[in-house]
Amino acid sequence: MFEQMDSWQFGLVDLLDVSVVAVVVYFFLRLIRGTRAVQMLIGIAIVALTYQLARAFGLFTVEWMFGHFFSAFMVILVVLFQQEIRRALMRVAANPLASTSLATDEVLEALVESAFSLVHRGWGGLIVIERETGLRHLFESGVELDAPLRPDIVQALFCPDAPMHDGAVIVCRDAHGGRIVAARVLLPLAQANAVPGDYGTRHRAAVGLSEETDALVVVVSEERGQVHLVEGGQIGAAMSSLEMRQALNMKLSSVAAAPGQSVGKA
Ligand SMILES: Nc1ncnc2c1ncn2[C@@H]1O[C@H](COP(=O)(O)OP(=O)(O)OP(=O)(O)O)[C@@H](O)[C@H]1O
Repeated sequence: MFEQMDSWQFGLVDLLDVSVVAVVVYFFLRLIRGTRAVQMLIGIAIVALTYQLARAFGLFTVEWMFGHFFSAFMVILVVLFQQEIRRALMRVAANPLASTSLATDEVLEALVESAFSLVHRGWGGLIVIERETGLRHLFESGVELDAPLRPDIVQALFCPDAPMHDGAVIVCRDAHGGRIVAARVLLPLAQANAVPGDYGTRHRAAVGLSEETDALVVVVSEERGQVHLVEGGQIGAAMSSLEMRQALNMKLSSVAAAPGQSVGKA
């Protein structure tokens, strides 16, 4: 087959080859930008440079030591970057045809009203808005539901006396807008150092999920009486109801940001 290819066809194949690599490198760098993976990558680059210098100067023991390090390189890479690899695969597996638009007036209103009604009552809450990445696997840790997204239902779920007030509520899109599909759901926790020290586990759980998926998380802080949006592993600034409505409108009508990437403060 290759003998029949003209030189211009080879040129096209090379171009395709280089383009695919460029796209993969671009998405990888976008994925790890601002994460601890950048430091690990720098560490690996320093080790690789030391190895090359040891070879060039004939430092046998150093070369032997680093040579063994690199022989297990693939395993080390997978262990170091397991979180980034998981995120990347989730992005690849996400359904690009799925509409991300949950930004109907009713849904925006219900989310804003729900969050601020919790603030007014001095209650905490965690509302996860599913986007392209499916969250069904999380339902097992909680209770599957099928309820309309309404402030009174959200209040009933997060009322401190209610049996299901712990954990998160998950909201999905459906033909009529948004529905609550699970409650009392446990989210994966982010590393303690990924969240400022004055935030507790509710915020860590929001950051943890948003690092792994493209979900948008509304956190209502019981202690501070504030509402924050968490996306791409970043906690946005505390918001007023108007700011929350505008931020939700923007984030839910546009294509979701890559997990692990800040899309600016809410
Ligand atoms: N892994 C988790 N997934 C979902 N929710 C969680 C998880 N861990 C803790 N929570 C929720 O967070 C609540 C405790 O929040 P905590 O006070 O520690 O956090 P916080 O970030 O300081 O929030 P707040 O400002 O509301 O006090 C728990 O009652 C529970 O509802």
